[in-house]
Amino acid sequence: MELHFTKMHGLGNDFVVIDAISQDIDLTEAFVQALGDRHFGVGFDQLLIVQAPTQKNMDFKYRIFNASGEEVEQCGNGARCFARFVIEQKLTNKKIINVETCNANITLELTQDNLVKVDMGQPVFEPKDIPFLANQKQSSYRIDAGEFGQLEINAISMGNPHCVLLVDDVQTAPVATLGALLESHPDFPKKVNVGFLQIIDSKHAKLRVYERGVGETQACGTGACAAMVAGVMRGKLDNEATLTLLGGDLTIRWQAEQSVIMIGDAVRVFEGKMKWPITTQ
Ligand SMILES: N[C@@H](CCC[C@H](N)C(=O)O)C(=O)O
Repeated sequence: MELHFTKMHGLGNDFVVIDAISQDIDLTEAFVQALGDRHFGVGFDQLLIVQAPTQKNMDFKYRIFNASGEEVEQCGNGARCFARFVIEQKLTNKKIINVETCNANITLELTQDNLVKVDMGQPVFEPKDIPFLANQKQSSYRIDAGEFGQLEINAISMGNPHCVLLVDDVQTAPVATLGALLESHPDFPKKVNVGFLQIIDSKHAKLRVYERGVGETQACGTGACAAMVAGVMRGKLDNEATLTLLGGDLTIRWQAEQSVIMIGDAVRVFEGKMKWPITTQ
């Protein structure tokens, strides 16, 4: 079988995008892991699957898989690439594209300066819906991080779970070690994405993210949305701010009781086709 795919990235968070409306694929964990292998496959942080919608008034269904193979609920950088993909492949001629994910609906739109604007929906704070183990909802929590001591964190869902902590300097933050420890912290039963947020001023912050199921990536869109929400809730960020990630900048807007709006770039790198299953001969 020949598999057609597109390699894309949003600020260096990289994706393989597959049109599964015109191609039949068997989305097993083994398939995702083999395609995601950077040495023996194509390689990506996430695999994005374009499907026909299942709900009325929706234009597409969008499925997301981490490189580790498991399906996840949301991906912000992926959402922008999804918009660029369906427009450039002429799968739609709509200006505003409504997309269903496994647990939410999001709206995508090209801006006049050729960036992509995404309405990511409202952040979720209810512990059981994140999921996060806590007796009651609080604006921030203290958790035990072993050798790193007690840490103050924000626990937020943007459809997928995020833990955000403030650091003095992202460059020296222990992203690999503390990120891995918190990713599998028992208080986050479905694991968690971990954001290290450094406030520069009320309109600008730096962020590094250790992603669940991947490790540190160049950027994480939902991580930037969750960090923005945490920064506003802690009184450190205005309602619009620039978040600088390793791979570039995102503009994020949020105020209480409202959707999070994210604006940033989405880039097609190349088109490819490969024989499937992968053989070594
Ligand atoms: N890179 C993403 C998030 C992808 C999913 C995440 N690793 C998870 O497991 O929830 C983004 O841009 O939001």
